[in-house]
Amino acid sequence: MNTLFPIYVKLDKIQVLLVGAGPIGLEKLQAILKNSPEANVHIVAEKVCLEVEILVNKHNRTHLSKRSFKESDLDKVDLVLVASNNRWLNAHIQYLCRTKHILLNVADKPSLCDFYLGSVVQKGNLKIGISTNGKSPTIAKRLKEFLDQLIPEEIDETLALMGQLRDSIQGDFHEKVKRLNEHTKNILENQLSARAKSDSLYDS
Ligand SMILES: C[C@@]1(CC(=O)O)c2cc3[nH]c(cc4nc(cc5[nH]c(cc(n2)[C@H]1CCC(=O)O)[C@@](C)(CC(=O)O)[C@@H]5CCC(=O)O)C(CC(=O)O)=C4CCC(=O)O)c(CCC(=O)O)c3CC(=O)O
Ligand SMILES: NC(=O)C1=CN([C@@H]2O[C@H](COP(=O)(O)OP(=O)(O)OC[C@H]3O[C@@H](n4cnc5c(N)ncnc54)[C@H](O)[C@@H]3O)[C@@H](O)[C@H]2O)C=CC1
Repeated sequence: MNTLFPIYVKLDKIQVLLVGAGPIGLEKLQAILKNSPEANVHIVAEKVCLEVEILVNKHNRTHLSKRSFKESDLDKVDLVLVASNNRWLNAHIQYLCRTKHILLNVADKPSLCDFYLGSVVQKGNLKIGISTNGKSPTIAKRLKEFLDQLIPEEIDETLALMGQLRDSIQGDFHEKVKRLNEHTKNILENQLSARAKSDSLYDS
């Protein structure tokens, strides 16, 4: 059983610290900015790869300190990601975060993590996070690719229309829920079968 609790976090409202800016630090920064371009991210690393510098220059709410980590880097920080090659540093940051009640992810070190990153399927406003409970990130990646192909792009239009409908329905809460449920009963089946039809036309 996977007992992890999934949440979707507003990174523009909190402060993130990323320690390490090698290839793995870059992957974490890309994951953050792809989902949340307005994320507040402070990156601390002794050595910084060029791609991280480029990303930092493109996003005005990210900034970089090219130096060693120090304890005060955790001041006013809500969430920490570590992508360092230094076992002592990883353990030290874990100790500090635990003491200060800051949530921590150490790349590829599940035993040090309070939370894991997931694989993410994104279609406009729709976002699906996938976790395999740390058993197989590769399967998470494959499932992401599968769902990305399966779910039609039109789902975003549907979400926009549903948003309008939701705002326009009057009546009490239960009546509203009932109408929204009726309206959406067959919506996915319809979209998927329309997609299957157009795919088979395309194939033949
Ligand atoms: C526990 C977790 C902690 C965390 O890092 O958050 C973790 C741990 C580890 N990953 C390892 C390896 C790989 N990780 C990936 C890919 C991803 N890993 C991600 C998350 C997580 N990885 C968390 C659990 C997520 C879950 O529950 O499913 C994804 C989803 C999100 C992200 O990281 O952005 C991202 C998908 C990107 C996408 O969607 O495209 C690939 C595949 C690839 O890159 O192609 C490989 C190589 C192949 C392999 O090993 O499977 C190793 C061994 C390291 C070693 O051998 O040294 C460990 C350590 C261990 O398991 O002990
Ligand atoms: N590169 C890979 O393919 C994989 C790497 N990993 C693990 O992920 C971690 C990071 O990997 P890479 O990015 O490749 O490593 P890297 O060695 O390229 O980068 C490490 C980063 O941590 C920084 N750092 C180290 N000590 C620091 C300190 N005291 N203060 C501030 N910054 C400090 C370095 O300056 C650098 O920016 C390692 O633990 C590695 O074992 C795991 C799986 C695959």
